Formats: sequence, C-alpha cells, structure tokens
Amino acid sequence: MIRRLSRVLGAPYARPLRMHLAGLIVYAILQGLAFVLIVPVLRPLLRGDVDAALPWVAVLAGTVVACAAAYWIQAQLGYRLGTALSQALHHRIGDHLAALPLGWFTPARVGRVARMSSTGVVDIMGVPAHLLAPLVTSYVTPAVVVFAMIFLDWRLAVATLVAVPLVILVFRWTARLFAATDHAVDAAGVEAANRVVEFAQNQAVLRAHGRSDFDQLEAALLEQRAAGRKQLLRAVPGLAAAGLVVQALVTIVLITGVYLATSGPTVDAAALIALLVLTVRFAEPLMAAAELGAAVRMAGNSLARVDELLATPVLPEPATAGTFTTPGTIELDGVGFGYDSRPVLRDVSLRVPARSVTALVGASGSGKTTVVRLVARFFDTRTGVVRVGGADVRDLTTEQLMSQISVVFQDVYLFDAGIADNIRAGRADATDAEVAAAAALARVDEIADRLPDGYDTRVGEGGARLSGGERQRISIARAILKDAPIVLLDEATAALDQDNEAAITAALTALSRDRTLLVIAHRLRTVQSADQIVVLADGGVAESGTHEELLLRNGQYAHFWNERSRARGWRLTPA
Ligand SMILES: Nc1ncnc2c1ncn2[C@@H]1O[C@H](COP(=O)(O)OP(=O)(O)OP(=O)(O)O)[C@@H](O)[C@H]1O
Repeated sequence: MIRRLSRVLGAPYARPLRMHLAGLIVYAILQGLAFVLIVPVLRPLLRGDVDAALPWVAVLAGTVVACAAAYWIQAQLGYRLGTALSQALHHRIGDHLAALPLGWFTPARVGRVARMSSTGVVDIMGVPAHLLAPLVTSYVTPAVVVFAMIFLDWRLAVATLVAVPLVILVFRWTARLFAATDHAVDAAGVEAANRVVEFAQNQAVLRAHGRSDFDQLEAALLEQRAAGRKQLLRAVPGLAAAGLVVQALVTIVLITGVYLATSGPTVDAAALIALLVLTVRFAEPLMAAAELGAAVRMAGNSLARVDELLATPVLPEPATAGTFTTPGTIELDGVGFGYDSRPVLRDVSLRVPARSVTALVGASGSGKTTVVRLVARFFDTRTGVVRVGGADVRDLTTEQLMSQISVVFQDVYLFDAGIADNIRAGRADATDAEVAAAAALARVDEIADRLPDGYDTRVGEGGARLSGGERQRISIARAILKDAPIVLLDEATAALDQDNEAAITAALTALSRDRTLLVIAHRLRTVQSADQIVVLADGGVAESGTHEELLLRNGQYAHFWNERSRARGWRLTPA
C-alpha cells in the first residue's frame, strides 16, 4: 500500500511516507521498551531495594517521555501527511482528467471519478492519518517485548512464541476471507452510488411517467446490502478465530507464569508482571488489527482505482507544436472509427474549405456527431487522418487545436456564474466591451436587459434559470468572443419559440461570418444554403454537393428531401 501510494504520488511524497512509517516504528519500539523497563524497575522493588530501582525509574520515565514525544510527532506527521496526500491525490486526478480524451467522459465514468475523489481519497488519507499507527503498534510493540523476554525469561518467551505462528496464520486466513469478498462489496458500492446519482438526475423522466421508484436503484441497494452481509458472514469465522487465538495467547502466558511461579521460586516475577501487563494491554488492539487490516485493504482498493485512472492513456501530445498550412480548413481522409468493436465510420473522406459552410446530414445514428467529435479530437481515429488547418490533429497540441475551434453543442453547459462571466469563458482576457459586443451579436443583450442584474445575473447550475434557446445564444456569444476560425455546430433539434428562433438564426449568421462552419444541420434553411452538403450513410459519405446539385443527382439526398420536407420529418425541421 505504502509502496503503491509512493508510486502514485511520485518522489516528493515517497520520502515523507517512509519517514512517517519509520517514525511509527520508532514510537512502537519505544512503547515496547517502556514495557520491558518495568522489569528492572520491579526487580529491586520486589526485593524491597528502592535505591536500586531509582535509576531504572529515571530511565523508564525518560523512555515514557520519549515515547510520548514520538507519539506526538508521528500523530502530527500522520495527520499532516494525510491532508497533503488528499491534496496531492486530487491534483494528480485533476491533472490526469485534464489530459484525457474528451470522449472518455461518459456519465458512468464521471460518477466513478466523483466517488473516487470524495470517499475514495478520504479512505486513502485515513491510512497515514489514523489507521497505520494502531496497526504498526499492535504488531511491533508486542514483538519488542517478546524479543526482550528471550533474555529475561526464555520460558515465558517460548510460551508466547508458540502462539505467534497461530496468530499469524489466523490473521492471514481472516485477511483472505475479507479479500475474497472485497471486490464484490466494492463493486456493489460503486454501482449503488452511480444509481443514486442517476435517480436524482432522472427525476423529471421518472415523475413524468408517474414513477417514484427506480428499479435499478432498488436492485443496486439490495445488491450492496447482500454483498455486505455475505462479506460479514464469510469473515465472521475468521474474526472469531482471531479473537479466540489472542485470548488463548493470554491464557497460555497466564498459565505458564502461574505454573512457573507455583512450581518453585524460579520465575522472574517482574518479567511475568511486564508480560501480563503487555498481554492484557494488547489483547484488544491485536484483535482489532484483523479488522483494521480490512480497512487498509479497502483503502488499497480505492488507491488501485486511482492508479487505474492514472494509467488510462491520455491523448498523446506532440513535443513540438505543429504548423497550420491551410488555416481554417477541415479535412477527413479515409477516416475509420468505432466506439467499440462495431465500426461507426468506415471510410469517411471530406474537405471543408476555409470560410465555407458544410452541412452534415444523414439518418439518426449515421455518425454525424462522431465526425464532429473526431475533428475536435474527442477521440483519435482508428484509420485515416483528420486535419485541421492542414495539420494532422495528432501533431497539434491541445492548446493549438482548441485555438482553431469553437464548439457549439446542443447540450450547452453554463457555469453557475453571471451571464458576462459565462460569455468570457470563451476568452478569459476579453475586455468588457468585447464581451458586450459578442453578446449583442448573439442577441444576448435582450436576455440581459430583462433580467434583474443584467449581465451579472447568475444563470443557476448548468444555466437552469434560462431556456434552452437562451443558453444556446450565450454559448454562441462565447464562440463569437473566442473568435476561432472554425466553428463546429450541432444545431438545436428542439422546436424554439419564434423570438428565440429568430435570435438564434441572427446569432448563427453573425458567428459564421468569415468563419468555417461544420454543422450538424437540422433546419431546412441551413441545409439549403450550405456551400456543401455531406450525406453520411453506412459509415461513409454517400454523396456530397450543393443543394441543387444533389437534387439534380436524384440520389439519397433528393429522396430524403422530397419525402421528409413534405412530411416535415427526417432530421430537418422547417425554418
Ligand atoms: N459514446 C458512445 N459510445 C458508444 N457508442 C456510441 C457513442 N456515441 C455514439 N455511439 C454510437 O455511434 C453511432 C453513431 O452515433 P452518432 O451520435 O455519431 O450519430 P448521429 O448521426 O449524430 O445521430 P443523431 O442524429 O441521432 O444524433 C450510433 O450507433 C451510436 O449508438
């Protein structure tokens, strides 16, 4: 666990972790020594020789003080280390998330990351903060006393040592019992947490269907309970046996001591008292050690999940920045891609010239969104090349690629901040005047005018206080402010009221002026007026051309157009 923690956090933390462990061992040894020192203190006292005991009392007092100091230092260190670890883990997770391909972020994974960075990190920081100390002392302190006992009274040492292999065996057995069900308990916990989030997020759908229950959550909670119960049932024999063996150890020491004391004056009474004090003092912690081991293993599981996340490959970044040979262009050349083994795109080639509008159309599931995601490098292609500004996107740094592209998707996410702050997310150093100009072009000024605090009105979490159309206008203002040469747009499918519709049309016209636009088009007007229409079907480009050219060709597009524009169906909504 410590080794893995050191590896995950890197060199700066490996040393403090090792130091903390060493400090704990020193503290445990000092504690053991304090027990052992009872012997030279008691020996003269039992003979009635107080003077001879005094120097040893001083040594004992010194050891106790040193022990208390060591305890204080290691407790401080452990707590500080725990807090620092939590911070470092959050940074490591955050840095890695920032470098992962955008396509990695599915809701289930986001749920897992949330759990990992909350309870998972708390579990992990608990190890140095408060689990390691009792675990180390419950093993090391008795070991020191038993070792010293070899020199004080070997028979008492033997009596203790016979039980040690048994203790070790039983503890390992208990650990194995816990470990066998750890994975199931853990997986059930993750599943239940994800389902709770899903339940909360889908309240609108559930209520619309008159449902207050959610079978999947119910099932996940039952599974979690069953997994916990199964673990307990399987581990109980081990825990009981551990308790029994520790009790047996105490009894063996007691019986041996009493036997030696009663069968003649051969036993060292002081050593016996020290050993008895130790066995009584450590019986309980030793029994608890089996359970503490389980908590440490749970933390180990959380750490393994963090490790797994950190091992998820990030998008490889080139060492040196690429060069744009044809700024503002997009090109897909023989692109093949699939989210899993099923190919979504087989061989897509298309070219979007600078400052032109290309409309992507095709049946639902034909891969329009996938094409746009590949241009923004949410994923890397399996075959073929995606070029932006003439450069292979894999040769561009994320910063370079993102400087070329603005993305306006349907599921616009706004931060719970003011309208102006949300627009400024497009370009952090924009002046107020620039923000206002972008807002005016995207007709956001109309929204700000009717809100109580104007541009400073907070939009609520995710922009909840605004309508879908209003959110999209803010996102268009963001893109206008960013002023990237290429705009990737997923046109809204939802029907908008007339005002919003007109405002968005005006905003999009402003956005596409002098820019390259690749749009997943749903409105007839957008498709009709595009410089180029690309029809996707069967994982490839079925046909491409202008509206007139494609109608003349009388192929798939003409067929769709005639059929669906009459029925106002397909994926095109009338302007
Ligand atoms: N994240 C994902 N994981 C797995 N499969 C996916 C994922 N996203 C899309 N797909 C699948 O890839 C195929 C193409 O989806 P895509 O969203 O690109 O189509 P689309 O043409 O944009 O569809 P629509 O018009 O309905 O939005 C679909 O079969 C879809 O189920």
